[in-house]
Amino acid sequence: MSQTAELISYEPATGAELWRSKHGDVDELVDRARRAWPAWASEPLSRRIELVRRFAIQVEKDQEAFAELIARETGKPIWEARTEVAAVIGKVDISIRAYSERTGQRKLDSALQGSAALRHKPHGVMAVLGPYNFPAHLPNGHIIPALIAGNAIVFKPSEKTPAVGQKLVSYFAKAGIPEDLVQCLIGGPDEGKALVAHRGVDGVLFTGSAQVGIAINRKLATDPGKIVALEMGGNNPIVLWDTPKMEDAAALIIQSAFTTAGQRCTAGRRLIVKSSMYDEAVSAVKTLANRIIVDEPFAEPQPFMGCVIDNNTADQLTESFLYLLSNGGKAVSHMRRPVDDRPFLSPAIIDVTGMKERPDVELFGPLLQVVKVDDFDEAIAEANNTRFGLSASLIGGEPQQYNRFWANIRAGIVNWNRPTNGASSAAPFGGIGFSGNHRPAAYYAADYCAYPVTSTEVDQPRASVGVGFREA
Ligand SMILES: NC(=O)C1=CN([C@@H]2O[C@H](COP(=O)(O)OP(=O)(O)OC[C@H]3O[C@@H](n4cnc5c(N)ncnc54)[C@H](O)[C@@H]3O)[C@@H](O)[C@H]2O)C=CC1
Ligand SMILES: O=C(O)CCC(=O)N[C@@H](CCC(=O)O)C(=O)O
Repeated sequence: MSQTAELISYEPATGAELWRSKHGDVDELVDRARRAWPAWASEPLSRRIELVRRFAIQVEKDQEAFAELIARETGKPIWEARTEVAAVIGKVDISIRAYSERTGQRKLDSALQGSAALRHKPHGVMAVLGPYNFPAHLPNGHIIPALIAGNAIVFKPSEKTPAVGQKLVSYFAKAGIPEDLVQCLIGGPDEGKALVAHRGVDGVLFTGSAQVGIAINRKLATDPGKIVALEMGGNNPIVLWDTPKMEDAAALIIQSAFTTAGQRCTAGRRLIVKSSMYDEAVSAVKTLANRIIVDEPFAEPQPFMGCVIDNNTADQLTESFLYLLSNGGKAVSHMRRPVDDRPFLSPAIIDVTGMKERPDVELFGPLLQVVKVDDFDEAIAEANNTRFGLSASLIGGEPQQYNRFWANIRAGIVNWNRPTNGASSAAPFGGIGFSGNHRPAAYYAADYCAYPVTSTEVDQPRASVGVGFREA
């Protein structure tokens, strides 16, 4: 780790340099955060709420410029970047509600004289590590609940989207929140590792790949005092069963697999189809996929899909497609690179039914694998044939089949006739297995941002000794 080294961010869609800055100093930022948090934790909740509301106002004032920066740094279409900014703003009211519902204060029934209460305290300094696909909304989904609960935050954005991370943090300062309370640590995995292991950090709130999340979990195995929330990837199934509405079904499948160029943890990766409807289904999905416009973020007409995050990622996805193809997969729609030297990819579909062993990895891009099955039990077994467990959808089928699907699928999000993605911030959001460590985010983020404290309280000492004492 070198503090003099510079991090440079390039716009993936054009290759132009967007931003550069020196790497941050982990010790310095954590030290500042440690000194800042006791005063923040002692502020009344109403004051903390007032300041995070002011943050939302600052973002709202600058929403178009913020959306443009997100679109430039990620390559996602501007319409989609605007929805990310709306989610950043919407997070504030939802988190205020969640704090009072999940971790507020309650009086408890007490057999003792006096009163008993359940209250919550902040952990202290929280490290937030963010991914590149939602560089504002997802880290913000940790930062806002952590702030409301009274924590200080050191946020390390992805090294692929540092400009958005820095901008997000600037709105907290503009809102009048002390600068040392929410700081942005510029850097890559080295800074991430140092932050996670730092003695001055009380909790690690991570959104990113399973590989890194598991490494963090291992690293902190001997440090039980640190709270760790891991929001990781998925290898999410869509089961397509009997439906008279094939066009609608195809639209849901396309939305699941290819929104954000497939760079969503909740993207539908595996389409599991009843064999009797395979031809019709695959043809409908392929036809719609062929109509997807892939282009630069500000192009007109607006594209549905932008590029993936960088050339290296596009190369790896192309290699994964070729691997599937040369190991028994049959191409439905090939993965193409329409622009030389830029990470645009066409939506790819491949039938992997004939593969002897299907790799259970998250292919984080516009690549949908199709598996043909004969009966519903086989479909459920195939859907569960993964170490991940984030999101799953049944499209079509009867209510009894959905009941079986819901009961048997191992995932944190189970939908019927809805896409696998587009989860609501007003509900818990998390998965099992390689997708998370049972600390769901979104509405339940409040749970990991504060710990419960039970108190029995009487205004004067009042006690007398009982059995087992000699007369005075
Ligand atoms: N479950 C969820 O809520 C979501 C999960 N994701 C997942 O995120 C991934 C895509 O994002 P990426 O940026 O590629 O994730 P990543 O795992 O490569 O990086 C995430 C963050 O961890 C940092 N980091 C890397 N190595 C580290 C280490 N050894 N110790 C500490 N920090 C380290 C990175 O610098 C970055 O800030 C996908 O797997 C996707 O499924 C994305 C969005 C939502
Ligand atoms: O965190 C929240 O407030 C709700 C969850 C959410 O926004 N999920 C999105 C994006 C997450 C991703 O897939 O990267 C979704 O389910 O599409």
